Amino acid sequence: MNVAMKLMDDYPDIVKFWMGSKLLYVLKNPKYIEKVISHPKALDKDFFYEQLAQLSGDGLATLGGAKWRRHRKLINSSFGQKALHSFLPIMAVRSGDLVKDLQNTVGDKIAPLYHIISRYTVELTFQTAFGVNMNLNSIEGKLDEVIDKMIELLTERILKIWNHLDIIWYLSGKQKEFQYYQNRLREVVNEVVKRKMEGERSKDSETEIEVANDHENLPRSAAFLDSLMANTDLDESEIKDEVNTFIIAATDTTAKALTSLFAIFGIYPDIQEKVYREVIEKVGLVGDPTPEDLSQLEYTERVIKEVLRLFPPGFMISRYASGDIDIGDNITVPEGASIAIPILQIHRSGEYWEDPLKFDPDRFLPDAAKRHPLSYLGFSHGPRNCIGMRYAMLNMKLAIAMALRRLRFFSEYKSVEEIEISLTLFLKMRDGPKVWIKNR
Ligand code: HEM
Repeated sequence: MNVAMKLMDDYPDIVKFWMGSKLLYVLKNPKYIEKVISHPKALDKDFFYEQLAQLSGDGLATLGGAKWRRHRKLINSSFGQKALHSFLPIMAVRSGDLVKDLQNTVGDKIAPLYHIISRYTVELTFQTAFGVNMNLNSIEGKLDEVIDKMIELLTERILKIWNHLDIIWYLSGKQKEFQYYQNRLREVVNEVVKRKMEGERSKDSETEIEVANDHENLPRSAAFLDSLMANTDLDESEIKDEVNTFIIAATDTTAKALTSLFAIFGIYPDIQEKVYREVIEKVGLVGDPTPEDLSQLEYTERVIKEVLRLFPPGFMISRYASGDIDIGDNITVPEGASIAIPILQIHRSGEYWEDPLKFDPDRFLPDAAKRHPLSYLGFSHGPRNCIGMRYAMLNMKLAIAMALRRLRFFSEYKSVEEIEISLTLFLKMRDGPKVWIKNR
């Protein structure tokens, strides 16, 4: 494991330190996190998110105060059950394509799993959340690479303290490089919003983005972008920032989670077989899974949760205290301080999880040993939890069901302990998932 993580493992429940002029509290104990996570004075994001906004735009994930509340209320309705189920036919077609792409790599060699999956999540997000198609051979089709590069550069800026000085960052040429990728991402965002505003097909367009659903014989889905645009409260730049935010929040997180899932299947063939058997029993060998089928995949859901416990893509979150916050035990986090919640540390802590590195999906059985509800934060918790949680779960269950019906996954890793992780903006496996694939 990464050295910084090892050090943090030995941290007590609360660590308080100054980072330059900023006071930071790191809270590890769920009883303190419970006091903070839904507190009205801890709903704003702190200075780390100012950096993140360079990547994601000023959207839901980085906004604070009244603006965040307004956007969250508006967007919430687009992620209700009805809207999600309307995405399912598109998800089924695209996950079928994902399986074909995976089948093309079948053999004894390590498959480029993350690359294939991240293209899938980018394409799916465009089709479902935005209601537009994108051509995977166009520049925009390489969006996964653009995002990857931006995350890498941003992590370098945040984690290496000397890069906080603008002069060093600019002189190193990294800002220029970051701006190049930022412009490419903005071009895509602008084009998506333009096409939606025109509401027309654009088969000949240079950027090869077209309004979806006209193009394919799929039922109309309630794209979240449609509801944003129907709302006259939001101006064009706010809409663009939300599109940018959803590209970042929806694609790489899910791609990293699915990649970890398939690696875990490779390590634990018995768990893979148990999921396969559940899929065959509840979904069947052919045909598109229905929402009801997917809701019956209970063991699969526990496996996903256990993967997100050990490999949470969002491994750390933080908040800004906009007033004094009493967290119990006579401790007050003062106004102006930042509060960091090290999700990975909590998920892998022996204080809150028995035998924490053991992969055991049954920890999530309803009658499993009692644990603090905030010892699991895969999608965070409270009013600022992940708005895409149900979308992500639906998508992951579907992708797993479609893939396991045809394929078997194998991994060079033998245990969770063996997997080195790397903490950029999102958690990933340092040397890749080391997975190869065979037909069933
Ligand atoms: C496995 C996949 C995913 C994981 C593990 C994940 C995890 C998280 C976590 C931990 C947060 C809290 C971040 C923070 O407080 O800083 C979050 C927030 C968020 N997520 Fe996700 N996410 C996933 C997929 C998605 C998807 C598919 C979408 C959109 C369709 C999405 C949209 C968002 C947004 C917009 C926020 C900010 C919410 C707010 O601050 O009000 N996420 N996610």
